[in-house]
Amino acid sequence: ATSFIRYQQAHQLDELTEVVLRRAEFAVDFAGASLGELARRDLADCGPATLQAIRLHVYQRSAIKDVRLVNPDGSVICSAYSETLEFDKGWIDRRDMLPSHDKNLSLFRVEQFGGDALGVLKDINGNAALVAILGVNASLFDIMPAELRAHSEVILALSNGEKLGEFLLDPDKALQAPIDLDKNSARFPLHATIRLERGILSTWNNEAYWPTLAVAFAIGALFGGLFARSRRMEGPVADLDRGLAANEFKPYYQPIFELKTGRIKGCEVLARWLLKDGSVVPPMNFIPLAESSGRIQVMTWQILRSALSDLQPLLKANKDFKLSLNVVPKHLLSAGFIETLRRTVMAAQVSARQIVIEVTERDELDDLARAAAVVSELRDCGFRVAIDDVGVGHSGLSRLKGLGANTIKIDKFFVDTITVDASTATIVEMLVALAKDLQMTVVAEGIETEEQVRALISSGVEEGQGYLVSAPLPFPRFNELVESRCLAQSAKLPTDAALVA
Ligand SMILES: Nc1nc2c(ncn2[C@@H]2O[C@@H]3COP(=O)(O)O[C@H]4[C@@H](O)[C@H](n5cnc6c(=O)[nH]c(N)nc65)O[C@@H]4COP(=O)(O)O[C@H]3[C@H]2O)c(=O)[nH]1
Repeated sequence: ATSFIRYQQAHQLDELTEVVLRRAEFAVDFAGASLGELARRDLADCGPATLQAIRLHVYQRSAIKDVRLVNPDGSVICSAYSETLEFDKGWIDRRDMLPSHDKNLSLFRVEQFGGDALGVLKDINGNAALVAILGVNASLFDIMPAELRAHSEVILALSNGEKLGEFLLDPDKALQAPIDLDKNSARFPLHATIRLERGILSTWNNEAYWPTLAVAFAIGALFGGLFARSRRMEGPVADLDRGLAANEFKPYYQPIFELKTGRIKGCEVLARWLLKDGSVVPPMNFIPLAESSGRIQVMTWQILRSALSDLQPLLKANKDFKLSLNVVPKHLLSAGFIETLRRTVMAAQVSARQIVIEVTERDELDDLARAAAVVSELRDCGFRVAIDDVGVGHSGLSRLKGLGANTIKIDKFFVDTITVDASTATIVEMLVALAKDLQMTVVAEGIETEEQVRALISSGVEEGQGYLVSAPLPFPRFNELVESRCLAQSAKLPTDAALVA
């Protein structure tokens, strides 16, 4: 704001200096024109009639104080008002007069008692010239605005520095820490100066200070915002956004199989971030950030759409095949979740009964009543709901019961220990009993060995997933796996669970 106001002040002072010059140039033009007119009237001698005519001419033009006829060397022959010659303190030689762009006009200072004047000489013929004597002080007194007048001085001088006139309200009072603004005339050897006390600038024309400060503040805030945004564009969230825009989040598929037969009954969709350099980022490196930055919803819908488009033929051909999708609790409970899910699944022409929404039990489902209502509505629409990572989460068995899901997924932790720890087998049996009681199915996660399969079967678990059959696979490889299993089954080949990846 201060800079802006200083800029405006400098601009105004520059214009005032320009006015000083323009007035002086105008006076010189006027003098030149007047002398030209006298020359045309052949008033170039010192006869009484001529002087009378010139006096009338001068009288009619208040800016001109006197007109004198001079020799080519500049010395005075006569003056319209001869008595004014007594006021002269000096008269310079023609050679010291300053030429101007108009070759016929020369300018010089006329030193007089009571104040200097500007002399304008115009050649009229080879024998004589005319000089108009102009008082310039009268053109300077009203230049400065009233509030600056007591703190400033206006000076008009010749380009050689000789002062022609000045306005200073109180000549006895020196200006405090003055600054000068100078300007030269392009047409005449004239120089204008405005001299001003520096301190007065802090109060002059400051009305715009607060509005300008507000505008400066707003612009600052705008640039601050843009800067912060550009910084955000460089962070990990910006990377997520770029990945989402470039559709880099892809579904991988892990088969869910029947433990006794190895038959693939469905799959879990697991997100992977496929970077341009070919590297694959695992979900734990981006799902938490996607969740905390609010990008998880867009990401989930992007992955579901891709999965539906990949699996649509398989889902249509095999109505028992199920697709399981991970959904974070916050997303599940958000407004419009079920509606968007329905529209997305319908658009893919897939039956809702083939879609399983997996909600992790790791994060507490704070509002159990609301979660149960959403689960119930999902089930009314035909969708199935699974509770993921059961056994390691926050909820007790009573909360599991209250949620009303179709499936519980037993965490890998139990599968890892079921063959080595008898108490694990007991917990798994309890979970299976509870699930049966609630008409829920059970899927065991992270099965890596045949031994684990046998232990799970004897605890009553019917379905599972794990590296024993396959790690999560990109669609083409998953499709190959499913097709090869189907072929094997139709040929009644043994369907031993075999590590695929
Ligand atoms: N060591 C071992 N691991 C096995 C075995 N079988 C399966 N797994 C891994 O266990 C995880 C099972 O998924 P989850 O419990 O839903 O756990 C998932 C899920 O909570 C989350 N996640 C993955 N994709 C998505 C998604 O699209 N949306 C959301 N909200 N979460 C997702 O990230 C978690 C980790 O996913 P992944 O890294 O793919 O890890 C997967 C899978 O690759 C096995 O035999 N051995």
